[in-house]
Amino acid sequence: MGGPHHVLKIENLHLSFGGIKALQGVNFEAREGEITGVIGPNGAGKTSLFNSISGFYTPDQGSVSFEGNDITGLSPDKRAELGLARTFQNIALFRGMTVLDNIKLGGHTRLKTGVWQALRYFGAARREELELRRDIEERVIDFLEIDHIRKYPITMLPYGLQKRVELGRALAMRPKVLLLDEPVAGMNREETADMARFILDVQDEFGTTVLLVEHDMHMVMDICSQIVVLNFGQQIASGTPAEVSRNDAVIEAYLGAAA
Ligand SMILES: Nc1ncnc2c1ncn2[C@@H]1O[C@H](COP(=O)(O)OP(=O)(O)OP(=O)(O)O)[C@@H](O)[C@H]1O
Repeated sequence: MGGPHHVLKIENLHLSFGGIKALQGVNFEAREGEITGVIGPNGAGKTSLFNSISGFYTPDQGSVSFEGNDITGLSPDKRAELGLARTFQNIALFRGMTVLDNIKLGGHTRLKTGVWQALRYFGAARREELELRRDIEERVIDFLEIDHIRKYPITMLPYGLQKRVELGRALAMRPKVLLLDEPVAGMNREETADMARFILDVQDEFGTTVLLVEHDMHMVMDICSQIVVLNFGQQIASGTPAEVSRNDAVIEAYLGAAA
């Protein structure tokens, strides 16, 4: 058997906004079942990269491949159907709805995929489909330890729990690749530690490949097996946490940003 294979491959990605070069040749591969982190100072291009991967931005050059297929031209919806789910930096839940209903919406997003179409085709389908969805919803709720708040509207929850529900909604889509946009931004220490543990456990529980963008360097170093570092749109380093943290260009970029 070879090593883990690549579910998501980013090749030579370029993106500019007018004169601003947000991405200038980004290249990396997210390995199956692993956690890859993208870091970089403010304005480095992390959000641009994320939006290019999830389909909200179209790159000027380069490609995004998912399971060996070029998906650079596909809409965000199509990518979601294929199994690419994301969370947002600013939580994008339906605030008036309950935790459970938000998680159900995640499951609904993938209804149109091949498996579901096939199921529906074979008649008995609807009930089976609902059972399968309920099953995954329950697994997600159980996994994230949010059973006690399933009937609560989002507005009643503290921030850390809202972020956890957002993770739940993405997981309910049964993604192959989960993109997390600053999953611990704005969290206190305890909330951060909880979230880090859930992200680590996602692989074991659901076998999901994770790609995350995050400012919290400690958290990224702790849980990622591979880290990609951007600075002014350029990829200045990639490697294990140990490799990246002793890389001169990385140290300089962060010292420069702090100065
Ligand atoms: N929609 C846009 N229109 C114009 N310029 C943009 C747009 N989005 C990003 N930029 C510019 O592209 C560059 C990269 O921004 P991006 O938001 O991708 O960086 P980032 O690493 O996510 O930053 P932060 O850590 O502050 O979120 C910046 O110079 C930014 O001002």
